[in-house]
Amino acid sequence: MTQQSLIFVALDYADAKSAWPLINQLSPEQCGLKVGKELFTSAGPDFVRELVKRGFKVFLDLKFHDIPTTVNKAVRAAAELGVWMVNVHASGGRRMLEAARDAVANMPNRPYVIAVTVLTSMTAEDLREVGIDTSPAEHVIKLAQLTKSAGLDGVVCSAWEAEAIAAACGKGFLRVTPGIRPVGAEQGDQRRIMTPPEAAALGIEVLVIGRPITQATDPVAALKQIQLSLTA
Ligand SMILES: O=c1ccn([C@@H]2O[C@H](COP(=O)(O)O)[C@@H](O)[C@H]2O)c(=O)[nH]1
Repeated sequence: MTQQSLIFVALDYADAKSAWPLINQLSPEQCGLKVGKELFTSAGPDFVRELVKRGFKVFLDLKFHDIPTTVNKAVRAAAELGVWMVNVHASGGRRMLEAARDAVANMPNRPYVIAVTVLTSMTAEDLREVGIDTSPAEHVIKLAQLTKSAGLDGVVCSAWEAEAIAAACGKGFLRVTPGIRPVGAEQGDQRRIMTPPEAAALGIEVLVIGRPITQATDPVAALKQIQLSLTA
């Protein structure tokens, strides 16, 4: 893992046909690609294999959350696609997290396995409604520590919690942060957001950016602008 933040473009498109025009203008040196539930459901595993074949680091963001055996098999199936990173929900609990870890333990070139803490779209009020009375920050740290102790490689969190996670879980524990918004970009459904330069200044390993790039008039120019802002 380099010191500089890696950018993963969230390919939140309806289907492969809509995603290819952007992918065809990108190179594996420039960014990684995140494939989420919408695109995976419509484009399937062959699409992911093709991205891997083209040399892209692929983050398969399917956020598995199920009983341990099911998650173990799903993580293994994802890993066999050759992806760089796969994820589960930390709130599935220790045995589920360990099952995810064990799924790839003996694989050569295994993917990183990370866990979602508190979705970046959620506020303290959202948490209260699902029975969690602590702040997002406190709950994120609790889930990050659980994830670390279960032997996973890192977490999905918001950039707001990144420093506290480094303090609680140590260096080398990956922080993957969606909810990244350049100044002036629409917030949309995200709630715990930060600008790319602010997030990069915190040393966050992976910045996930979707709509500010994919919905720009010129997505490649938008990506380049963001990359430039990290070095300015
Ligand atoms: O807590 C989370 C976990 C995952 N995501 C995913 O990241 C991207 C963000 O896209 P934007 O368009 O930049 O908001 C999207 O695919 C989410 O499913 C997240 O946002 N928050």
